[in-house]
Amino acid sequence: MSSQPPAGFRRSFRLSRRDKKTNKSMYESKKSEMYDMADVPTYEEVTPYRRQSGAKHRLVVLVGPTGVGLNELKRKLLICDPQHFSVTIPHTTRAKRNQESDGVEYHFISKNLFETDIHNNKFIEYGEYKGNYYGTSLDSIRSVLSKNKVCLLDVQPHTIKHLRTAEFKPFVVFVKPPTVERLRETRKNAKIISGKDDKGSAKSFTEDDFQEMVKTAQSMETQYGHLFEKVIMNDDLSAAFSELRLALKKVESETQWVPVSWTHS
Ligand SMILES: Nc1ncnc2c1ncn2[C@@H]1O[C@H](COP(=O)(O)OP(=O)(O)OP(=O)(O)O)[C@@H](O)[C@H]1O
Repeated sequence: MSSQPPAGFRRSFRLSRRDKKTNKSMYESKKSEMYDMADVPTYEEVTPYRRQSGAKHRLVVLVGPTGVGLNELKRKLLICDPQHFSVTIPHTTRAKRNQESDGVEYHFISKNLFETDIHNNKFIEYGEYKGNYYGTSLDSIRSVLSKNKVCLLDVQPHTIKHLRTAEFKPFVVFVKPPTVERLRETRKNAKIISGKDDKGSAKSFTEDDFQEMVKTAQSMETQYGHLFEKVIMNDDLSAAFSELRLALKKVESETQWVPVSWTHS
């Protein structure tokens, strides 16, 4: 098994994706040409879909560049309606700390079992940090959905295609940054975490972070824009949050177009 962390290191483990000294992403995705081909938009037959009451919710997938505010938006949704929204519990091979409980902060499993699960494609995204694996399993998504809750998941955009199934019917929201000028104004007091784990240190955004965020957002939109069902600009946080809430309400109550293949199972 390669010691290289995979491309799809889960965003919730975002802290580990930044090098503490350089603040650069440590786990850049390397994509083969074939992989890229799979991201090319192609014709897809769609059909109207409306969730029946009592049916599982569509999976809500949030994507956006590092630091754009995905966690903040998720946190606000969880706070405003904890009975309705939930997030997945990740797996890890790191040792459990005293105050932690298995199945609460993480599912703590052995390295052997984790590697078996990787082999059996149980993870939608996983990665390695300081010798420990961290990952998000498909079953952890299923577990949230089976409680009839809306599952909020943030992933790397190249993971979206693996989630586009009849089972998950993902509603993909792209959160994009405003201009660099507006980032400077709105993120004056904001902090980004630069280090994995609970000891990760928070630091202010730099000019480079803002430039990088805008640049990454542009390339994400170019490459994966056809997979985004909703684009929200996170300029003013409360406005972005309201827009997201409204979009999610509509997903639950109104008819949307989905690929025909999602309704044939
Ligand atoms: N619209 C906003 N205005 C001001 N500050 C914001 C806004 N949105 C997010 N922030 C702040 O920016 C910081 C980074 O946000 P957050 O941690 O949610 O980003 P993220 O997208 O989850 O980043 P990462 O990819 O690194 O996990 C936090 O301090 C957050 O409170």
